[in-house]
Amino acid sequence: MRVAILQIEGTNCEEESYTAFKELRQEVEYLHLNLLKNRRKVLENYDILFIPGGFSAGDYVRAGAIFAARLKAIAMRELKNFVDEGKIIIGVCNGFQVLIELGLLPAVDGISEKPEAALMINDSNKFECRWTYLKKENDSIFTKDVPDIISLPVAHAEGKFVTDKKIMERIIENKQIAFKYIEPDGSKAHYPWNPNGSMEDIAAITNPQGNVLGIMPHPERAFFPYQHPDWSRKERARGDGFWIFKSIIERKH
Ligand SMILES: NC(=O)CC[C@H](N)C(=O)O
Repeated sequence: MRVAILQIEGTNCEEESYTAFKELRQEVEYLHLNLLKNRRKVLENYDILFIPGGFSAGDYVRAGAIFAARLKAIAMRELKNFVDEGKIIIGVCNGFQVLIELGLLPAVDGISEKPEAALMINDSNKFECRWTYLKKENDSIFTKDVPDIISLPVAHAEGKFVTDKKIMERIIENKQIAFKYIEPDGSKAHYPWNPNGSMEDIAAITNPQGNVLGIMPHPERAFFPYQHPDWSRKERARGDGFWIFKSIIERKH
């Protein structure tokens, strides 16, 4: 599949994301937003759009707000077509914040003009950076091959998923929750295992159609076994994040 890793000033982990798709033998390239702006590249030439993490535009206003506003002005119609055609969009961390700002998530009744949720400042009021445990909550093209419990790292200041009661009911009803934070023993997460205070301990959601994923933890930072801190003690064939990439790639085979 043809994968685009979207970049603007301040995005990060593009290289880890690129490497992950390359390892899975996909046609992957970096795509700077300005190339879409001047029409040197077009979204319809790709099958997967990957919006990486980072501190796009310095996290000014709100994390992801400026990136989303610029993307919306340049390519909103193309983004809608991309989603309607069943192509895949993944937003990791800052990328998740962008997808919420764009109304591509949670999109309980389809793409929304205004954001239906927010990724607010963490309850701790500080940047939280640690390995978390996640429980798989739905079956989608992003989670198909993923074990029930995985461990991925978070690194964010604005990761608290909040929405109103009605939207949350729809998210649950539509089975849009992809991963929840849990404690290491598998029980309901409390701080620090829920690092931000997210409602329902939400770490990742999909749209109702299941072709757009927003995830706060970073699967690309856990693609290889040696990226895990316990790698020399615990034998792993793959990093836990590998399974998310594999699920996406194998979907069309
Ligand atoms: N790792 C990230 O993408 C961080 C996202 C954003 N800069 C935040 O701190 O919330």
